[in-house]
Amino acid sequence: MVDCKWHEFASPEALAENLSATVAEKLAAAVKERGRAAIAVSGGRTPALFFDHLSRRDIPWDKVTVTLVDERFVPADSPRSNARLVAQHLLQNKAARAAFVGLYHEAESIAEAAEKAAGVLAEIPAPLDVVVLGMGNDRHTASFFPDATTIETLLKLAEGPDVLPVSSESAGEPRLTLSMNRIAGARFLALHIEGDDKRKTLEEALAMQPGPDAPISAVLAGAKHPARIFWAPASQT
Ligand SMILES: O=C1O[C@H](COP(=O)(O)O)[C@@H](O)[C@H](O)[C@H]1O
Repeated sequence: MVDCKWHEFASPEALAENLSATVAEKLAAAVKERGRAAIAVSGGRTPALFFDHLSRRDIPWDKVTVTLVDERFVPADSPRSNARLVAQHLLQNKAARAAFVGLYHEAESIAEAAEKAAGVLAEIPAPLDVVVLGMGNDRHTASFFPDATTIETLLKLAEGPDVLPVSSESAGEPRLTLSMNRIAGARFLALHIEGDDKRKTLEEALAMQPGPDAPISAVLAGAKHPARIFWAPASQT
């Protein structure tokens, strides 16, 4: 049985308000205790409103590093770039003072890009203070896709590089993902999902054996501190 706590909200707006307050509090506490804070966030469509809210929170952003849970192997000006989403919605307002460390690097191959990203990520102290995950309806989280050629390895909690290359037919393009170790080791791990379809997907995944067919369950089961799930119905607009 995976140990996690559900937080349900009446709307995406109410969820964004609460999740941004919770995350801001964790980041501010980390700065107070250790002088710096680091957060890894997800891409896709879901987090934009949460990012807008978080960007307006009054915390010492100049002491915060923002990075990504995963990235598509596309440059930052691509509409598919998770870094672009973060630049447009999170690194704005008060959060414009935060440092950003992306995962995409120009390289001949995805393996070389991952190696470059891992070198930069290694400079962010472990554990990360906050990780906010998303999830797809195929039960992937970060870029741990069930059909990734290396999914068994990706889901291992073993020591290794902080960023790994991912090849998955369903993913659309090659990917870069933070390691299981970095994600599951976070001091505060949240999963942000919206809509009845994602809720059903998650409930089904949690009833499955954590592993390649249900990467989200594997991550939640491996979490050092029980993950918190933030859910709201899908937006009406
Ligand atoms: O491909 C990705 O998808 C998931 C879920 O995205 P959403 O659009 O359904 O919210 C996301 O968590 C991940 O970071 C992203 O790269």
